[in-house]
Amino acid sequence: MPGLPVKRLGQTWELELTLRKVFGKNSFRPTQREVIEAALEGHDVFLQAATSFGKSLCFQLPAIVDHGITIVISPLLALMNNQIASLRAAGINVATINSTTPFSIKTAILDDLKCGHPQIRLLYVTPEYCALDNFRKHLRMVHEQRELARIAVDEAHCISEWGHDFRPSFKQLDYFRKEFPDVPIICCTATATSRVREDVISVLGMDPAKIKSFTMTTSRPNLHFEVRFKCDEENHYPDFLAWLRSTHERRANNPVRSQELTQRAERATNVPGIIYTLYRKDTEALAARLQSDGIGAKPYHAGLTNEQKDDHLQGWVANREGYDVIVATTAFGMGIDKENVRFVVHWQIPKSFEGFYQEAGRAGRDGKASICMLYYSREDRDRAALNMQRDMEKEQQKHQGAARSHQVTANKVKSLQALIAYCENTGSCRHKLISQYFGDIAEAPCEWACDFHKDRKLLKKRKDKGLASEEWCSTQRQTGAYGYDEYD
Ligand SMILES: Nc1ncnc2c1ncn2[C@@H]1O[C@H](COP(=O)(O)OP(=O)(O)OP(=O)(O)O)[C@@H](O)[C@H]1O
Repeated sequence: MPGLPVKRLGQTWELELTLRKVFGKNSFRPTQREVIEAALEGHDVFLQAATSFGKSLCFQLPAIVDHGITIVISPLLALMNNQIASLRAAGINVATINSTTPFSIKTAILDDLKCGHPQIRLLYVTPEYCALDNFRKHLRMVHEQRELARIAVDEAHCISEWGHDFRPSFKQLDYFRKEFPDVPIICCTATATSRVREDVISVLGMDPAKIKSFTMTTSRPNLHFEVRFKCDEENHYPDFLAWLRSTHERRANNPVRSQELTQRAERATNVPGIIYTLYRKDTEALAARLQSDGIGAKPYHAGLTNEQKDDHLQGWVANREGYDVIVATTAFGMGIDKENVRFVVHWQIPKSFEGFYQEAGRAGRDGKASICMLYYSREDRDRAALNMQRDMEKEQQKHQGAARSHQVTANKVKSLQALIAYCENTGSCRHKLISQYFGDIAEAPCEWACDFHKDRKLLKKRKDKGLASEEWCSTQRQTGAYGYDEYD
């Protein structure tokens, strides 16, 4: 019952009070309280909910009100750092051990664990760190004192996506259930098909019959989804620039909006957005081109120095002039929680449906209308297929044809094929196609929030006009026109 404290074995948790006092939020979003209660009652929990739903709160709040320490397994450093910064700002004793943690801090954290009664409420670690004997030894000490409260796995779909190939430590996360069978596990994800869900549950060694599963819609009704068609013959840069400039002009020329912006000391040109490209070199070139056209744009990729990455990210988060648009590889994605991102553009077709939807999910986290555009060409489609084929050949050589490797390959192919079908489709609502892919039960709402619903005839016309013909693409393929280009 909302408002009433939750009780278990003589314990009482003041959930609403903690929500207000520690997290500064007025009320729970629908279902958050139920998930938190299930976690506190000691169940294994599988939470699947849309990007920006507020999944982190579902393991952070129990960690604060409950006894003991919560180990949070998170795939990316940037993701951990974001969450840690906001928890620290709320005065919570939180820590992380990763490849960049200084030795003295690492020792202090391990000492805290060694005493068996840690003061740290949440400890963020990578799957790789969980595989280390020394860390496991410390966890056993905590567990012996009955202080290991729960294991939280954030972005749990990565277990399935990455665990079977380039980050095998994800697969070793079954250690927790084997070693600490009485410690509950909560896993969270925004993007998991039913196959990925089953895989995650099986890898973590959870009993599907006993899990409390919360599978909410993946739908984000405030996002406007649109596919823009292009071909190699015609550069799509002018199309994007014209769109962005028209957005700036609309803000500047609308007297009410313009007055609002002046009052809040905001710029008409501050329309924060992210452009995703597949290659590092493109991020630099595109950001430079936008800058030369007067758009505040900065690149972001794994090859930049930490100082550059921090500067670009911080400037963008703070809405600083010159930092309005981030042109990034997928190194910039999960965990980015800037509320006023008004657009996410995919400069080419991404590698997977899941990646596409995760990245698009950075837009509109304040609930306001925002646009997600994907520039699709059949030439890029063929390049993506070729790259995937080459990557898979390499993988299979590495694993010498193991059955698991074949399965992983098949899943990747299916995901890319589904994304291609999404792009080629001019006869269905985009929201519907997305929710079908993720197996949502409920119909995804769409109020003119996609190119199909906005103008289906125009959509078809744009596709016919914008794409290269299949005959042309087939000739290109046969003549070997597309080279292999390693993804960044
Ligand atoms: N009950 C609430 N009331 C208001 N804001 C909330 C509430 N719960 C969470 N939020 C805010 O919603 C935002 C998104 O939360 P969070 O980063 O946990 O999303 P997420 O579900 O993990 O999304 P993603 O999968 O995209 O990372 C955060 O800024 C968080 O502070």
